[in-house]
Amino acid sequence: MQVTETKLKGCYIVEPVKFGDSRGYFFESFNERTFNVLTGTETHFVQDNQSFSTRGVLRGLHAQAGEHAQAKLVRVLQGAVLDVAVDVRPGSGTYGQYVAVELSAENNRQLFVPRGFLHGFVVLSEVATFFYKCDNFYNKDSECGIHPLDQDLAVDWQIPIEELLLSDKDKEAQSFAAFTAQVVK
Ligand SMILES: Cc1cn([C@H]2C[C@H](O)[C@@H](COP(=O)(O)OP(=O)(O)O[C@H]3O[C@@H](C)C(=O)[C@@H](O)[C@H]3O)O2)c(=O)[nH]c1=O
Repeated sequence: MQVTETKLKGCYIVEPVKFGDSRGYFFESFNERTFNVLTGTETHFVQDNQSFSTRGVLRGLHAQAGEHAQAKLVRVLQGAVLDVAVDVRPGSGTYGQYVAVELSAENNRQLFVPRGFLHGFVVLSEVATFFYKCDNFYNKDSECGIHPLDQDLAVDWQIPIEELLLSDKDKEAQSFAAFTAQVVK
C-alpha cells in the first residue's frame, strides 16, 4: 500500500499494491495495521457502505457533526467518479479548501477523508458503484451538508451543471457561508 498526503493535512490518497498473473489480479483493498502505520492514525472502521449511481449523479457535500463525525476510506468498484473532500475543521489553515481526485475501477485509487471534512462525488462514467468504509456509525440526526454548487466553495465538478442529478436533500442544503457562521458561533 502506498499512502500520499494531499495538500490537506490528514487527507490521503491510498494506492494498493496490485499483483497480476495469468489468472487476473489480487490486491489487499484494506489492511488496518499497514494503513495505521503509514497514516499515523488509529483508524478503526465499523461500517461499510455501497451506492450505485448513473453519470452526472452528484452525492454531497456531506458530513456528520460532533461525536458522530466519520472518517471515510472511499473507492470505486465499477466506473469512475470525481471525489471531493473539503476541509471544514474549525481553525484549520486550509479551512474551506478542497481536493478533487479521480477514483476509478481502473486506477484502484482510494481517498481517506478524515473526520471534520465534507465529502461528495460526481459520477463521470455511465454508471458507478461506490464503496466506502466509515469509522463511526450512521446517525441520521447528525447529518449536515453544504450545497455542492456553492459559489464560495466553487468546486469544479467537471460535468456541466445541466447534467447533474442531486437528491432533494442536497438541492436544499445550506450555503458554505451559513455553515461557517454556525461553526464559529
Ligand atoms: C449514509 C447512510 C444512508 N442511509 C439511508 C438514508 C436514506 O434513506 C438512504 C439514502 O441516504 P442518502 O441520500 O443520505 O445517501 P447519499 O447521498 O449517498 O449519502 C452519502 O453521500 C456520500 C457523499 C457520503 O459521504 C456519505 O457519508 C453519505 O452522506 O440511505 C443509511 O441507512 N445509512 C447510511 O450510512
